[in-house]
Amino acid sequence: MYFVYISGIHNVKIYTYKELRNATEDFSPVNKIGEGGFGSVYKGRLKDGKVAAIKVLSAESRQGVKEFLTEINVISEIQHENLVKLYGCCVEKDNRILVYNYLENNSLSQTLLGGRHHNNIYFDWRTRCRICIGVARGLAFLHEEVRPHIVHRDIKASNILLDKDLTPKISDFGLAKLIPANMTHVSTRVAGTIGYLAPEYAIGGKLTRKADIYSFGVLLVEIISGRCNTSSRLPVEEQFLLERTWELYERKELVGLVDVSLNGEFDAEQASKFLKIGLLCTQESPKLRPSMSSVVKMLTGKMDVDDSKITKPALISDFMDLKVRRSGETTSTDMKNSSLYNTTSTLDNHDTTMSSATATSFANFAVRYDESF
Ligand SMILES: Nc1ncnc2c1ncn2[C@@H]1O[C@H](COP(=O)(O)OP(=O)(O)OP(=O)(O)O)[C@@H](O)[C@H]1O
Repeated sequence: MYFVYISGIHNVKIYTYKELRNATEDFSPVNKIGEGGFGSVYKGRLKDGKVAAIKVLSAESRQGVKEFLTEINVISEIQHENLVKLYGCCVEKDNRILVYNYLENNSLSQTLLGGRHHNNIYFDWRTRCRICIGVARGLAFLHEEVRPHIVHRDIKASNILLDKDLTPKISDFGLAKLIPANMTHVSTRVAGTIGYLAPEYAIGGKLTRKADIYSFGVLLVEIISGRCNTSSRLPVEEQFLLERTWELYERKELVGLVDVSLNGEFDAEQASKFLKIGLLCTQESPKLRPSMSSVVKMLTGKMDVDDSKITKPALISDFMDLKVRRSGETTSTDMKNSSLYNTTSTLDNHDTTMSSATATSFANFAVRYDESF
């Protein structure tokens, strides 16, 4: 391990390919812990004894060494209790590998939302509140304290990792810029991501902090309810979490959404408040969504949640024509109103999947950085 000195780049740790190969036993499948849109992730022990998550970026991301290191330099300077720590990287030949602090308890999507058989972590009420507040703090930091501010673009349960104390850490921030412009990050679970996307971003390509705040709102409701934003296994009227939340809010029955696995052991007033914050964050008009620092204040009781301000969330189904075949095994969904959604996707009974044509058109839409809301 050594440090590189390219003008302006001073504190990036560079690992040799050999060290990372040794750490992962030649990138053995046994040590592979995940696969994402950016590439494969391996667990390995570094020479200094630290356990790391080693992310091998896919071959498409052949950025020049200098550009790559410039971005890495920016990311490695961003440190916060609720952000995954980047140790350094490897840039030998065509390899572009990122080395992160390894987090023992996997992601929220694999634990809290992954079903009981996936793990034996019990997320009690206090832990859930702590996780919501931690994620909010991490995102507020990226949005308001880092200069220039960072829009994460991909806030979702699989990007929230948990350490041994279940402290949440946001991963993958700053990575979007590492991928060349002609190769937009194609998530492996594009369809799973749809439910987190603010419509003005998904349909119009407008990327602002408000799009992250929408995704955070969806995540917040997922954490309290213990379910994914889209669950095709549930009865049709319950499949879309935000729709369900809005419906229960209008009936003044929000508490009915709280995860039944808590067996009633939760603070009902706080739960209802958190769900209302989720609704504030997912409102259709980006302007109405609160900033992340306000969200932190509301979650921690330092600011009141103004009920009268909540307007209907932007719902994905407003942009889709849901065609439900009750007799068959599948629910077919035609997406309309957008050139983005010009092919048909299929939601099956087990998982949400999408044709690769749709996934590609979805992932390749133009992104405009625009703070004009
Ligand atoms: N620092 C880490 N510590 C422990 N496990 C990690 C770490 N980083 C990634 N992982 C594991 O690797 C998996 C894949 O991560 P990655 O961020 O590449 O993709 P993703 O977020 O799951 O999907 P996508 O790329 O579609 O957003 C994660 O879900 C997690 O299980």
